[in-house]
Amino acid sequence: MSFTLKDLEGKDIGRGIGYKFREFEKIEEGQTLMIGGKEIEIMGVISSDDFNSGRCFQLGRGSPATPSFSQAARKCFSKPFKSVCKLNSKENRQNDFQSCKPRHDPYTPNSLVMPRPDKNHQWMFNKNCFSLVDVVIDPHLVHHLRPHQKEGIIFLYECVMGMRLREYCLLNSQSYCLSLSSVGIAVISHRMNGRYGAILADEMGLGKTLQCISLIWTLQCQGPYGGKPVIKKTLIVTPGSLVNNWRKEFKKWLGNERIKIFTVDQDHKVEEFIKSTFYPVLIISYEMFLRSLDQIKNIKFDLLICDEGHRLKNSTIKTTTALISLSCEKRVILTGTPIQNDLQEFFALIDFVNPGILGSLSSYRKIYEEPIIMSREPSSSEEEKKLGERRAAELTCLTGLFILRRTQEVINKYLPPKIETVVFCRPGALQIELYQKLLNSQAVRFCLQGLLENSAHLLCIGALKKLCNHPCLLFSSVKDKECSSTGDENGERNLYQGLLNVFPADYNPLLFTENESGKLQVLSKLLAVIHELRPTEKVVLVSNYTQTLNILQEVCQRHGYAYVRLDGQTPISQRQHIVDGFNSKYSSDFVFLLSSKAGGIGLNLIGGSHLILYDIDWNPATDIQAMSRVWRDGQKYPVHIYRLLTTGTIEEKIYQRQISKQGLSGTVVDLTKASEHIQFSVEELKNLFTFHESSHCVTHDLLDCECTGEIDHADDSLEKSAISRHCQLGPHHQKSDSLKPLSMSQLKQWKHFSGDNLNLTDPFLKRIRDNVSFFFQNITNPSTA
Ligand SMILES: Nc1ncnc2c1ncn2[C@@H]1O[C@H](COP(=O)(O)OP(=O)(O)OP(=O)(O)O)[C@@H](O)[C@H]1O
Ligand SMILES: [Mg+2]
Repeated sequence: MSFTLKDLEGKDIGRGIGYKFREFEKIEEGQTLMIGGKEIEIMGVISSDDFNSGRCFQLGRGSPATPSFSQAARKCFSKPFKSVCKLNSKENRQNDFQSCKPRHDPYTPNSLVMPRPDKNHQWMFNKNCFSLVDVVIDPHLVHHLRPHQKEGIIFLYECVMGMRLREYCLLNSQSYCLSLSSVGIAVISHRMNGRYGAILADEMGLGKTLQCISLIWTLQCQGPYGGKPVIKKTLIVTPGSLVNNWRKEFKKWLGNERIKIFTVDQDHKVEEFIKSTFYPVLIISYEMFLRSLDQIKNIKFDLLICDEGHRLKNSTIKTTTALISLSCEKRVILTGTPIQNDLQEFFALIDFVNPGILGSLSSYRKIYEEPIIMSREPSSSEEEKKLGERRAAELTCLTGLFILRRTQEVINKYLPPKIETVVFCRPGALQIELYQKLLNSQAVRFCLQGLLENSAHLLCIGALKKLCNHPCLLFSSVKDKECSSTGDENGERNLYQGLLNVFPADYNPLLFTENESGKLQVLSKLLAVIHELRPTEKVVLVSNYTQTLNILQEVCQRHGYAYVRLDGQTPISQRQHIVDGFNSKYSSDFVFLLSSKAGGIGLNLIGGSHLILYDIDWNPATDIQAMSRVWRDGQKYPVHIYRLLTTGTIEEKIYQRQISKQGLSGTVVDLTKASEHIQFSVEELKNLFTFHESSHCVTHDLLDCECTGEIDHADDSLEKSAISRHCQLGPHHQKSDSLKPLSMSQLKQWKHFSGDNLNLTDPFLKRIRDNVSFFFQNITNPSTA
């Protein structure tokens, strides 16, 4: 028989072999034995469930309990409620709650009352025995709140009040009572006490801002003990482009009079906030926060909210360390991006909101990360699989107490239908010729033989993507290279060689034509038909490249469409103004040109009801995030989303990668992973660098669907349910997480048809069909039409 001795951080600290089974048959408390040269005293027996879940290690996490704390905690458990205001009988409780009046009536119908603190909470936090008062959300807000938002507010309230983790601790302490001394129990409660953090990870557009505003406004004016406000000052840190959005949301939900908020910008510095006693809320961008850290450090904030907080997943970056250095304990991260994909980043976010709750990074690795990763290896044993699953379940259970994520489905019923169409555009003649030339270049051939250095394939991919957007973009790169005499540029020379000859001799990229690019032709027709048939509706046009946006802008100019533009260069101070202008029903803007990566995160562009994704990103999250800008609360019209892809080219491959298993490994995706980090095998590169000139749609070819795309459609009007598909080969419609990337099998259930389909009735698709080889279409929420 053998033994492994582990410390409370999960590390192996000794091994012993050759023991006799009967020596351990009756192991009991107080017994001593030697393992790995260490004398061990048995303090208690841990159940296999507690070991497998990893819960037994939670005892040892964090800093050791200080003597004074242990005493306090022991006292807490031995004489729990002695100093608590008398709350034993029901009447007393009622009376106590009534002796100090709540700010709003908790007994009116539809009132939203926060959970009352239990006796332990009172013992810890109501030392002065103030009377207990119901905390009631302002009816002015409740009136607007969706059901999921009400739940979200209660969740946030419980977290920042330190109620949720205490409950967990108390529940679990019961089982530990059997095996551990009271000091042990004190340690757990110590670890769970003093944690006031939360992560609100609702999908995009679910109104995380309103939930936080409700929380702030409530804690600012109320509290359960004597009605004393729980917080005085709140700090909201957010990406620059959203600072003014926060201000607007405060105004939208609370008006100008209830609460004064201070937003930091060029003209309003942190000093002003410090000098004034007027403002309980400070809103600042991450960049400005870093710059003003010295001043901000001196302010005592009681609540910290980090919007789009997935950026804090790296605990070594400056912003994270600076935020950690603030003494504020009540910390809330808001993020619409899934966060569980990378266990280390997950740790960083958890450790930010509830420092130490998972112990040190090294113990976290031992207890959770290693077993979980190990269990996912194909070669893992049954036992390893089981242990990994149990540890993962326990991690989810513990962190689930302070992470809340709801999916888009909870607000679907308030939203209009969404008609999403993937449009496979035939490339133009010049594009085809250039595409083949690029694939035959020395650079691509070297890449496929693995002969070029690491990043050479990125250059080739970049050139192909540019070409798909418009040949003039490639022309400009080739020309630029020709003019610059410097550099290694070997790769580039090998790639661009002979390309100029393919362009007409007098080619001028500034005078580009639309029919040189399949996608641009489709775009131009699409804009025209929307303008004609839906003159009051507007379009959000998205690209990830500034140069491409320049072309799209030029198209707007040529056709006389009024447009606005927001990209990485747009000064932060102007961004909200541009967004408001576009969303206003009085604006005459027809197109919103958006660089999604550079400035789109978190924006509300509900003024637009058509969204066209002109190019595709490796990371599905980037595209999903862009598509979520228009289909959100407040949208009045049915939403049309068009994704343009060039048939047979690398764009299709990227799309396939987005929806294939490979792209989905780990099931969640991360907005910040750039394509530079994607590794390709030679096999994959071969696939990427193949041009399927004669295919109508390579993606459809891959689905093993037997239809030719030309089947007679009985009816493909928008009202028709998404379930009525024409090549229904896959499993029946699956209920899906609407913001997760599609899988191949889900795509198969989308309605699909070729551009030659004779029964095409959709007026928008009809107009572009000549340039389109294939369509995939899906309608979400058809019933609300
Ligand atoms: N209860 C509600 N009734 C009407 N509109 C609402 C409600 N809640 C939120 N909204 C509106 O919905 C839009 C989206 O809200 P918000 O910007 O807070 O989303 P989010 O969850 O932060 O999304 P993202 O992750 O994209 O930032 C806003 O225009 C907001 O005013
Ligand atoms: Mg937001």
